[in-house]
Amino acid sequence: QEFHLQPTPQVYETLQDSIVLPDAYRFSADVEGAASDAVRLLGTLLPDHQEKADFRITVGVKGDKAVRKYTRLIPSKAEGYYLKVGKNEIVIAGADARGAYYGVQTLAQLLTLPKLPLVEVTDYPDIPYRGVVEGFYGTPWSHEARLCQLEFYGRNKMNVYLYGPKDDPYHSTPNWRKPYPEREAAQLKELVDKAKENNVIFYWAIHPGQDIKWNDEDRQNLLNKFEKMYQLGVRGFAVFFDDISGEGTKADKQADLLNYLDDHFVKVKGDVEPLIMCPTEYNKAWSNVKGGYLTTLGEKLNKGIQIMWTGNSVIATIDRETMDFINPLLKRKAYIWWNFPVSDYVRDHLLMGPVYGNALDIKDEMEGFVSNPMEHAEASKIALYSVADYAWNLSDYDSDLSWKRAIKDLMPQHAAYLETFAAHNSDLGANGHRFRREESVALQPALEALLSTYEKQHIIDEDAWRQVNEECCKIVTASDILSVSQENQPFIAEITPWLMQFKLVGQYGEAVLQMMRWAVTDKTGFETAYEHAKSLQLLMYKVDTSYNQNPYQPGIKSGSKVLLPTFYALFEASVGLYNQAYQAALDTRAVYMPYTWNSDVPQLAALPVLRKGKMGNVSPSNEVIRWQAGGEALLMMDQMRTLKSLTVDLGIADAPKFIRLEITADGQRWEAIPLQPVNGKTRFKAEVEGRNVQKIRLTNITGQEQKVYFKQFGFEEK
Ligand SMILES: CCCCNC1=N[C@@H]2[C@@H](O)[C@H](O)[C@@H](CO)O[C@@H]2S1
Repeated sequence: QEFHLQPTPQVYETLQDSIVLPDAYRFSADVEGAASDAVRLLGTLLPDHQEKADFRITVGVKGDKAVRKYTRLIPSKAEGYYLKVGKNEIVIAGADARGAYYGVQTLAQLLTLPKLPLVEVTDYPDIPYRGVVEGFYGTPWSHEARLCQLEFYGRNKMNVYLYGPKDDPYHSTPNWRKPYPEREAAQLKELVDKAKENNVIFYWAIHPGQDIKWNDEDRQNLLNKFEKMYQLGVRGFAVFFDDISGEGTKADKQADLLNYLDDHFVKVKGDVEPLIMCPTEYNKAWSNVKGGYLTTLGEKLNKGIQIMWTGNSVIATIDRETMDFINPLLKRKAYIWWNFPVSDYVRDHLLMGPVYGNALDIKDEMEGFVSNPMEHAEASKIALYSVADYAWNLSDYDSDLSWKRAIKDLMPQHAAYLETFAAHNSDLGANGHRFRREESVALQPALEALLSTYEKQHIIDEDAWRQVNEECCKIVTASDILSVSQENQPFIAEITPWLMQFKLVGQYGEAVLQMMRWAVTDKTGFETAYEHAKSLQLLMYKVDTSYNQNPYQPGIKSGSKVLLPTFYALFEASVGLYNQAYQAALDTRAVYMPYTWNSDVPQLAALPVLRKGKMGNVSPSNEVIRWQAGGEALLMMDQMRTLKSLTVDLGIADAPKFIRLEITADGQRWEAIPLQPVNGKTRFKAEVEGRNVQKIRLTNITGQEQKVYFKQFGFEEK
């Protein structure tokens, strides 16, 4: 794969010639000036300079004497730069300090080549603010992981890291009013310093909305906390009002508070970035334009305040229609919080696939584009690399080429194996947001040909069979090599359970392919392959029920969209053929799912139901659910089943007043079962010990819409 600068530069001209960098060069720059970051970075790349030397290296910022004669070549865009590598000189001229720094980052990439090519690069970012918001639910990133991320952002010309982990108690209710303890404060200071070193703006976000009081005391509490963070070196601030209900959701109150902070903190300090806010209505699906929330923000919020938006829904790709909806309402360009590759609503999946689906013609419509990543910091880098590529230069963005480069960047030595892994671990599985991604794309035609030929004509498409078998061998090989790779140990530690599962999927595929081969030609060979496949199914189940047992989407899924379902179908088809050929009665079931869920409450309808042993759980949601009057949610069994326990948690203490729970054994006669408080808060249990049920129903009986949280709906069979 030929050399490619990252992110893709706006204009890149290379003369078909190169030089070997001399070890002596003359240096001219205003080392104390605006280009000091650039000079420092350059110092880490090149040997010390000499006074007397022919080769000259010049670094500066527009206006510096050193680069005066290049002024007209410097793009007049924030963070832009002009880079030239000539026979006897290197010039880096930035439109501003960060531009000069980025010019050196580009030179750093050129210096990794065997010989330094003669180039002229005229470059600048399309989107002013680009980077990452650590805004997910789940285990916040470790301190080490964050330090490593900041280095990565510097190299990929991302200029924003927004600190807002939902589960950090000092970021959110109730401790947002308290200063960080000594240790945490020291770590944040270290992060701020590391961010500066990499020319990343470190934004600290506060999430006060769940319990903020609209009074002077809390206003002062917020100012005090910002002041504390300012003393730690923070120069970027955000206020999040997302995922809350109650008093804190009022637009005019939010706007007054933000304007106050803008006037009495940001403008007073003078060296703080524009304030960012997360609205409560942060996507179109949840906004009620007539209600005036967004228009109130758009009208009342000081013009300099940036407003975030996730798009037409919580998890959505961004296009022109999306921006044409929101920008007029906010009376400014929205600042996109893109919810990918975040996986806190599909925690049993890794999202390792390409970044695709965002429009390439909307560079002038967005103020910012930041990605909300997975709790797996290193694994997120594949997507983040491409987010950096997209946000820097939309029109030249190529999702597949960028994805391949991202993989090479993460593991240069084992890129081929990582690509095999990433190709089959990219979809999310069924989820409440209905957001899906392509998976196993390259192998799909062979899988489809193999399955349809076999199911319809009971014959093997030999070419497809060979391709699939080759890929299964690659999967097994890649899994083993990656699992012991020393190339990026933190990354391997994150994905190890998925590597274990992935290997089993590959082995299962091999066994099923053998079953197809012998179903009607070799009875004992088939029976051995069948036993092996059944044992692999059990091993996959054990991995899925032993690792990552979080209370939301427990388990380890791999190849779950196309690969494994195809193998399951081929397993069942080949057992069917064997049973027919030998009048046998082997169990054809590969995997079965005894429970199904559906609902006429839109935000509940697509929630998947997950089985773990004898437990059934409907995947919880992070959102505020608007449950319409009379709205129902139904859990259906594939047959009559005897229950042991049933738990419901809707995040409200008086659930029994709003929601009726009923069971039926025959689908006709329903019986209401009282909800009894379990923990004196919002969790309830229904006394169903020993009851035979076919269906369980939850209904909103209040005659009006209720706002609840769908935190838990689970049962256990006897
Ligand atoms: C407009 C910016 C506000 C977005 N706020 C969000 N809060 C939640 C995040 O914490 C979750 O990680 C995300 C994905 O589940 O969903 C929503 S997106």
